[in-house]
Amino acid sequence: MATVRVVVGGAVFDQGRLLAARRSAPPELAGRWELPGGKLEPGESAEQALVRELREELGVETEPLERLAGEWPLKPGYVLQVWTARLVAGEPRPLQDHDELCWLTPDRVDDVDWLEQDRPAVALAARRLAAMDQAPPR
Ligand SMILES: Nc1nc2c([nH]c(=O)n2[C@H]2C[C@H](O)[C@@H](COP(=O)(O)OP(=O)(O)OP(=O)(O)O)O2)c(=O)[nH]1
Repeated sequence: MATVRVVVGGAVFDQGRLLAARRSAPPELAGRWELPGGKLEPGESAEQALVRELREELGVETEPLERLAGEWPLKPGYVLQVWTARLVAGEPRPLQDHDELCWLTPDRVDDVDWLEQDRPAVALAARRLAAMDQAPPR
């Protein structure tokens, strides 16, 4: 059986908002919004891959929190797994793969045109974020 490669997406939270990133490439995905992240490299854990990708793509330091239950098919041979993550340092900038970023409150997550394959994870992330906001850590 062919191996399936994992793409790790980050539901990055800060101040009660979720970060969305607009892809600049490839042409079939450009202009659509996604959860920033990328492919797991050999020998890396998903959390390590996520922290590396978010550093490379956005210039920020993040702390993975938890994996959202589920796995979503992407192009053939790839699946998306999503972790929530907390912004630890830096202000995200579209350094690689993206041309625009925006922060969305849970009630406004549908304001951007997400890639179809990201929508279930985005809905889960928004619910998670709304729940966190109602019970902030002491
Ligand atoms: N990062 C990310 N990729 C997604 C999402 N949804 C989705 O269909 N994809 C697709 C786009 C790409 O075909 C693939 C991930 O590739 P990528 O280009 O982000 O990964 P990478 O940074 O590791 O890229 P590279 O090493 O191939 O340059 O998954 C998503 O939410 N986040």
